[in-house]
Amino acid sequence: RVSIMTDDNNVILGQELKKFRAHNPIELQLDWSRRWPDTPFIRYFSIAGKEALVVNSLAAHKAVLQTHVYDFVKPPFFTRLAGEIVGKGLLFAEGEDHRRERKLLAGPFSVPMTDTLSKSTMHTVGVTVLGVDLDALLSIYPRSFQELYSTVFDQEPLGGLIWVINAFVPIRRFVPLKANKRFIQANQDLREMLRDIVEKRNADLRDGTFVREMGESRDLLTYMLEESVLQQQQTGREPWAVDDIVDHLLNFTAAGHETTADAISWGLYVLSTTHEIQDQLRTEIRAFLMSHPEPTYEKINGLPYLHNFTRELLRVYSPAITSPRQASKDIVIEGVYIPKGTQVDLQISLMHHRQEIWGPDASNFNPDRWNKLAGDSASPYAFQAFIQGPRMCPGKNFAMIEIKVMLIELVSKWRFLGIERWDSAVMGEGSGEKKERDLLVGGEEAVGRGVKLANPSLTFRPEGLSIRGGSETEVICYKEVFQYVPLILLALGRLRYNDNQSSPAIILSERDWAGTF
Ligand code: HEM
Repeated sequence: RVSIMTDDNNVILGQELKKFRAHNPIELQLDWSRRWPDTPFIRYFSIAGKEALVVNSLAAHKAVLQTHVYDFVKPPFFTRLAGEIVGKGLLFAEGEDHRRERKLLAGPFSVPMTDTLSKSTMHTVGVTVLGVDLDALLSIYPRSFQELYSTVFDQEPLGGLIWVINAFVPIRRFVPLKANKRFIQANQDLREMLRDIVEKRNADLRDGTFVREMGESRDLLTYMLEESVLQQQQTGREPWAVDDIVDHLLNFTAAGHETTADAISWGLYVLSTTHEIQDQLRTEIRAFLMSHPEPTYEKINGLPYLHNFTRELLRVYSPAITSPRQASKDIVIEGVYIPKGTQVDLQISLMHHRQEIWGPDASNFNPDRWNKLAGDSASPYAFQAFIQGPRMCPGKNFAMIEIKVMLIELVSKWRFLGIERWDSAVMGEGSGEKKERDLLVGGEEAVGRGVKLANPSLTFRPEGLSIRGGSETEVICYKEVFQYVPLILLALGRLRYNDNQSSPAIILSERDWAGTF
């Protein structure tokens, strides 16, 4: 079993330059995978001639994610790249530390949540991870949690460049540019804010003055602090240090907010471009809400088309892009010898777009395919949105229900007319006036057709996609959009309110008043 070396390398940057220049962050690896579908790993050159592997078969995925999971660790460059933004925390814990912390931290997310209707992803994460209403923090801190968070996560191009270089050569402290200073300041302020919240909660718990405003269930922070005390009493282990807690909180905030937000953005994109699917989903949701005006977790999970739609969303538009590993010892997998220190890339959606697994329409959006899984498509390793094995996403069920709840809320009340795109090539010379518009509806020939994909990016997301009401109902829509879509518009900062119409926009119809919901 041999792996295959990719050709056409840059002497210094190997294939890395091509990755950044690609139309989207998964394009290049998908090309390789389609070109060499039969090899368990694809071998390529990375920076400075270093060799790296891309995991390329179901069996190799199983070996890296399950059988030999702790023989692969997160590579230092990735810890610097992602850890700088999302905190070190559980995502970067290894071996025994990972096993122990995972057992402790997954607790709050194994409980189904029942009351998230109409909460934003960030708001939801604020409540479940920190146990606070993020909006209420505005009266205490000069800049909101959301603002600081998006300065760190959603950097301008120069900031993004510094961020990527810093992952390979630590230059962060020495770059006197504004973009860098803004990043450092926002990162410090964010951590300071979290540190304050941790210390205050600790004091409140100690003094017995903590009020569970958000109901009886424990948020992650309260859970961590209480478990920490219990662990100390039972095993004598030192409680978590405040900075470690801050890292875990950042991990859960970033992992839990960004990914889910991306999935919902793509959900609206699909609904806007594929009206038959939108109609079918609405029919199921409307009938459901008639008979279950206050739906529970179990009832929502029992909706077959919504379940298929959500899984298909995460298959075709998988928000997590890459999860690199590094072999911690010499090892042989699927007949391929992997020397210690080799970088091994798990490209999350690689298996999702393989025709050998999903059929010739692998990249088309078709929720019904989930009714007839057979052969390789029925393998757990064919669907990797949350990966598999001991490092599988602990927020999987939480994310699934959050996406479904938001889709129920949106689809029951709105019709998505299409993606409106104004072609800059035919814009009036100098006048800034639009001359011709292109409405993307009726099926998708390509993943993300008509929108720009962020690259480089930690997640798979549409860039500059905004949302607005259809022209004949603008007034109503604007009001209603702010009533119902803050969950997307304001929290994500991704689907912006479209005021200048220079970027593609999802158009909403007037609120559909038919039906009783
Ligand atoms: C659609 C939504 C989501 C997707 C696609 C997703 C995907 C993933 C993936 C692929 C990983 C593995 C990363 C790696 O090992 O390199 C992961 C890990 C993780 N996810 Fe999620 N996630 C989602 C939502 C959430 C939510 C809602 C939370 C919690 C609030 C969460 C918390 C975490 C944490 C803490 C880890 C690290 C687990 C570990 O290393 O043991 N995620 N997620």
